[in-house]
Amino acid sequence: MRQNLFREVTRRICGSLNLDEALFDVFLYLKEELPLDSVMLTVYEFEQKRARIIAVAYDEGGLLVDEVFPLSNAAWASIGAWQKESLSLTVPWIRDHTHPINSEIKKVLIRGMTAIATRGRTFGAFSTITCALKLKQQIIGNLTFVAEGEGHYNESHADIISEVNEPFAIALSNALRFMDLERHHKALYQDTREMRGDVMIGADSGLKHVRRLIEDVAPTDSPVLLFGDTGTGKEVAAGEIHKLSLRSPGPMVSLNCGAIPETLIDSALFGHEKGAFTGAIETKPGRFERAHGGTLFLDEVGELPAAAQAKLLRVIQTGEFERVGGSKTLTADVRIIAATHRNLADMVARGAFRSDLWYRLNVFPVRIPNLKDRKQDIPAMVEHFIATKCREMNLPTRPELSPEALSRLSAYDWPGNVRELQNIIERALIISKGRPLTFADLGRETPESPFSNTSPSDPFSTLNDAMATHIQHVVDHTRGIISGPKGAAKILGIHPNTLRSRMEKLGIKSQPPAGRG
Ligand SMILES: Nc1ncnc2c1ncn2[C@@H]1O[C@H](COP(=O)(O)OP(=O)(O)OP(=O)(O)O)[C@@H](O)[C@H]1O
Repeated sequence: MRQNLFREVTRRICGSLNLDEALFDVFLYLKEELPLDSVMLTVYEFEQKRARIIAVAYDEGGLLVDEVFPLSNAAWASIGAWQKESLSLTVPWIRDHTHPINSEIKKVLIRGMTAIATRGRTFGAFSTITCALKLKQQIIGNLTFVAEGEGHYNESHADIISEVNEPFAIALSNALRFMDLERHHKALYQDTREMRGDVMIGADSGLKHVRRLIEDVAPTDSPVLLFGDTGTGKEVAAGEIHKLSLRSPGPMVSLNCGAIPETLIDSALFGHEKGAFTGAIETKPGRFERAHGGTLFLDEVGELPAAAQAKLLRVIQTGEFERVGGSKTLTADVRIIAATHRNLADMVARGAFRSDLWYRLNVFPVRIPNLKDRKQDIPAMVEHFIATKCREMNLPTRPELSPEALSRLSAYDWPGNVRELQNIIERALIISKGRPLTFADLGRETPESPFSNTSPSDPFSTLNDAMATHIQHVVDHTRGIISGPKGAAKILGIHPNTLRSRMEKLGIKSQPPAGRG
């Protein structure tokens, strides 16, 4: 009988990484063995004199709480003494509701119940029994059983709680590590986003209308269809929707439907079983499985072949799918954001895209305007891309913009939209070598001669650009020396002061000369 208790508790509490589910499962079982209205896992944080409630289960279900609450001095005094004692000896602690620690526990129980229970329930008098959970002589946390009414627990219940100590300790230790990892992962993800400069520039100006639509739709679970030409920022907009949604703690997974060979689309979306096809050396989850609890961004959805369109429609309708080569039906809770630069309505009219899928995806359409129609965003974008690219490229200094740079960038039509702007800036940074960015050849650059600011003989440079480039060459040649017989002014045939003021006007910085000069 007791053997069975240990086995059953181990199976249930270690059966799922979701501690709330596992705790509820074990609660239902233990309820048959002893008086039980709630079970609770806590950790006492000694330095801060507070308790961290990890999870609670009641008749209504399990709840992952992970919240700390300070303990009164009276409660802390008895906890401290008991925990010290528990280090050497496992002594389950039987208390009634009048004990100082239990008045704190009661608050947590009621808060938890309000969060989870549909029917209003209050705890009047209650009894508790608590056991320190130990692994390798270390206290991992505490397990508390709670029963409504006074004097429910006795020595026989102390035996039960001691017996199930180990499986609970293992489960709690795993859950704590898992929670730490999750926290670490989230912080890392946030840092990476910030490092990559993953933000939507223009949300307060050229993309104000888009931003408003995003804010409206983000908290709902509705599918969103993003339209816009290539490089306008559809994926950035999808990221914003995910960030502002209730799914933001979950993953955001992307698939560019146009970049995957037709034969691999099913596997990319739904995953495959080991051996399903040549090259399937191991079972691999697809994007739907990976996006469970989060958002799936389907870029270039108009490129999906007809068979994949039918399968996608089925998942959207039923939430069910099978891996390639698998027979088990899987489910995923996923919000879909799709994007296209094509005219999908036209494709539907021509029969190139399923109308039923189109209606499912086109619940909330958002159009991202071309960059040429929101040129007011260009200065902020230029600032942003220079900063992020300098960081990515590990450039020691951040070059200035030449006086004409912004007007040139604003006069251009940007057929490749924001992506083109980003690329132009990256290329300018590579060839500028710290000199001001002029963008003199914008729209005319070829792979052989990308920008004019390196070529003094470029026939299309303005006089100022040609002068800036030439002065820079000479100043580089003299290693920053301006005056004197070996100075740049002498070579250029002008007075050093004239050269200095011209350099200032053209935004040319000279490196400090090596040694004296
Ligand atoms: N508003 C914006 N703020 C900051 N960066 C942006 C913005 N819009 C686009 N970008 C950047 O421009 C590049 C292209 O954006 P994105 O991939 O979102 O465009 P897209 O419309 O999805 O392109 P495609 O249709 O070719 O897939 C990305 O590197 C993105 O970070």
